[in-house]
Amino acid sequence: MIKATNVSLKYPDGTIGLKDININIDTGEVIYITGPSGSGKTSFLKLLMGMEYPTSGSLKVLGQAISKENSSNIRNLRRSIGPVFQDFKLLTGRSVLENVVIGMRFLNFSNNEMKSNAYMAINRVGLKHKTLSLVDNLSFGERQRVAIARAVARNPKLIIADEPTGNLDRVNSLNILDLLNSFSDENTTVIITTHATHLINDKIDCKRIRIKEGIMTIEEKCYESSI
Ligand SMILES: Nc1ncnc2c1ncn2[C@@H]1O[C@H](COP(=O)(O)OP(=O)(O)OP(=O)(O)O)[C@@H](O)[C@H]1O
Repeated sequence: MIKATNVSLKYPDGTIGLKDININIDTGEVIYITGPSGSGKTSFLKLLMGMEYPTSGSLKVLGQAISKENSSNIRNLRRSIGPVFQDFKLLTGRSVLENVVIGMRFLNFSNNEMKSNAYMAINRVGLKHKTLSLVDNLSFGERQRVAIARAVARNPKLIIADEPTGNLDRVNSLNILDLLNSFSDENTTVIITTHATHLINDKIDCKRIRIKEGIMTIEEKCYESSI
């Protein structure tokens, strides 16, 4: 589903975002990416979404090459991705339902499908009782859940969450990670960046990746707990 071969990213001002990345990610995997601030985590996610192109090497996501020449197909690729952004990107003055439905615009869903997908996703993230509430009145953690519902209602093949635990306390952070994890299945891959290494130490069935100064290391395959 994702194959990076010797991928580097250099920004126009000369800053090195990523250096010589090599990784294969299979469908259905859960990937945690950790690393210090400024190490290249978001840069990697931007490449996966085709928001940046590798300056060298080759990157394929869901069979599509991430390159300038392939930009028209990358627009289609984005339809298969459910992004959860650091700043949520929710529309204020709109309800939870409206925000989730907005995430499905331009995908080939009928109005009925949009509504039923939205209700299902809102239910799944535990916000059924807030369906018609304005997002403005929600807590930080609830907004994070709306952002996740909006991403998953699209039925994406790839869910990408950038620092979803950012400003949450430990319990809420663990809940959000478990929630995101629960969307991985034989068709859906989940990739999460986090500063909070201590929250993912006991995670099972996942792959942990560390990025430092643009260099990626696959730390270890998370393994089944023997308990
Ligand atoms: N558009 C850009 N132009 C120039 N440099 C950039 C650009 N975007 C990111 N960078 C630089 O690339 C490096 C990696 O940034 P990136 O946002 O990927 O880090 P990060 O690991 O996601 O950090 P954080 O955890 O703070 O979000 C940093 O030095 C950053 O300043």
